[in-house]
Amino acid sequence: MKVQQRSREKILIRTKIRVPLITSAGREMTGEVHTFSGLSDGLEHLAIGLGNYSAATRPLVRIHSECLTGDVLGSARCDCGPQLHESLERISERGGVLLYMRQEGRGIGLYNKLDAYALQDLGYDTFEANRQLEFADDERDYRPAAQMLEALGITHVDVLTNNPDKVVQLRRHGIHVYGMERTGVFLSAHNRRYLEAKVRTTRHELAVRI
Ligand SMILES: Nc1nc2c(ncn2[C@@H]2O[C@H](COP(=O)(O)OP(=O)(O)OP(=O)(O)O)[C@@H](O)[C@H]2O)c(=O)[nH]1
Ligand SMILES: [Zn+2]
Repeated sequence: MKVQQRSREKILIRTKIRVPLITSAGREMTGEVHTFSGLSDGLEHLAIGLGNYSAATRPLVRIHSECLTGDVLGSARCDCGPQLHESLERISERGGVLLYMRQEGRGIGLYNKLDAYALQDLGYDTFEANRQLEFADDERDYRPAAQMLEALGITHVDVLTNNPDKVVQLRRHGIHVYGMERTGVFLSAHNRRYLEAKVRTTRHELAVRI
């Protein structure tokens, strides 16, 4: 596999602040929230260090793509909200980093995602809807995720995901990924078609059959 040329520009940690967090299950923890300068796409991504993340031998890392409807409003059309809270808990136990990526709608933005939802209500699946709007199935580039990890001095990780593309891209950008740990499967009547489409089209690997 080709490892891409490292960028010459230096990624710097701009600010680090401690934030008390409480998950939906009531677990309390402290997150060290980092901001950066110099990230390749210029977006305001965050790295949230949890547990003993800087000393962990195999830090657990999740790349979590922003989902306002799921993360903030609790929408059940997707599984993002429960995945976010599960990730905070699992990462804080082991020590690791949650990378909160400003890649709403798999990178197409919030309004376009809501247009895609409207198309899904007409019968298209999540990927067909993207194509109807002339976007790729998935527009996300995880180079800034690798850049944030490097800036934190974290280069060897386990990745918490069901999405093999996250592992492929992190490796391409110079991060050593020991392995992939599956997230829970948060299936409901509302998100079944969405999860089935991900398994069918982008080879998401769920821990249970759906
Ligand atoms: N374009 C589009 N984006 C969606 C849709 N549903 C959720 N998303 C976005 O998809 C992103 C979350 O990605 P997921 O596919 O759930 O997860 P993943 O990152 O691919 O894989 P995991 O690590 O296994 O969770 C968020 O940015 C959501 O806003 C949809 O129907 N259309
Ligand atoms: Zn979501």
